[in-house]
Amino acid sequence: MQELVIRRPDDWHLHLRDGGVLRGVIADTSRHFARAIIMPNLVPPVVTSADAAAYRERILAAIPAGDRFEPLMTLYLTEGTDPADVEAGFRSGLIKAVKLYPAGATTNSHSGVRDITKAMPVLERMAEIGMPLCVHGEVTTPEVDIFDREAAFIETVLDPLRRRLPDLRITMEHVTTKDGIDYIKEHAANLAGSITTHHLIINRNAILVGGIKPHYYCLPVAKRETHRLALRAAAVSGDVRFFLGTDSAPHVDPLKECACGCAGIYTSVNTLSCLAHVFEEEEALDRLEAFTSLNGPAWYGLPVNEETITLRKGGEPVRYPAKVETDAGPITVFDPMFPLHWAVV
Ligand SMILES: NC(=O)N[C@@H](CC(=O)O)C(=O)O
Ligand SMILES: [Zn+2]
Ligand SMILES: [Zn+2]
Repeated sequence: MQELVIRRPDDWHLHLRDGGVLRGVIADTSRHFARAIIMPNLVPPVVTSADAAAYRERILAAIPAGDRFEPLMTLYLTEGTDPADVEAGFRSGLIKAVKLYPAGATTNSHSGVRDITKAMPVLERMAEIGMPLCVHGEVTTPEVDIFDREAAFIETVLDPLRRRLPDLRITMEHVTTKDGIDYIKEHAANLAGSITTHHLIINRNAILVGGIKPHYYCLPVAKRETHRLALRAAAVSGDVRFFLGTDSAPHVDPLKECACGCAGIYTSVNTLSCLAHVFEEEEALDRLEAFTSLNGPAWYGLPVNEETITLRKGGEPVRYPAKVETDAGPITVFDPMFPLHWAVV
């Protein structure tokens, strides 16, 4: 029997949705995680501080009694976002970051940014006040192949933005390529990257080999194996600029299993079991805590959690539900395609 005690983790990129889905999924995060950066891509999106305050109340109301969980709110950047509202939300402590969705890049991104120059007043203000920008780093140009969209974003959007606003602190969310990892490693200042659980485990074969597998489809889409290996190396390296953002993104099954299925993988249920498995395979269990519990707070300027959790490795595979039932419908849980032996005690 092996045991590992780590500080209670945080999730630096999480979709909780709203209504029946929110009520159905929140316990899967609040059970193990102390805090999470909550994505604002609701319909309609969380655009103003007032929207975020109201959404935060709905989240707090859904947390099971006895769980201590703090939602860290973000604002969805639009071309009409008011810099004064962003600054007021940040200074009050309510808003931790602003999220940039290039319009059309991913789920519920149609209200996002088409022309980044229109968002410059907000971005300039954020650079001044030290407020982080979280980016979904993919271009939407139809000519660019979907597997190249992250690399193209780095070259055509991220790098120019960083040159124009070197003081802006940017989290490159859900990095999926070696290009992204290398870019972050080469540019130390004001740049960090979150890495999901599933991108450490699957490559694009999971989506396409042996039939089309909608439950492995997410954005940015999983890339080829070389990229997965680069993500794993970064995650287990202990490098402070890389930390966990699960991007756990629940969609009810009918919206995944159809002719035009939604992007998103639901990993909250078994994320920590999966991560312990990955870190053990990489002989890096001693660096799991840095990835899940230390590097993220350092980047966001928050204290680390004082509580701990214990992970235990047993002989029998961990049992977890294949689906979570919610008032809005069933949601399929990420299947890593190998048995998990690490469980949170
Ligand atoms: N990751 C996804 O595939 N989907 C996310 C959006 C996102 O994070 O891009 C979602 O909201 O469903
Ligand atoms: Zn995204
Ligand atoms: Zn996401």
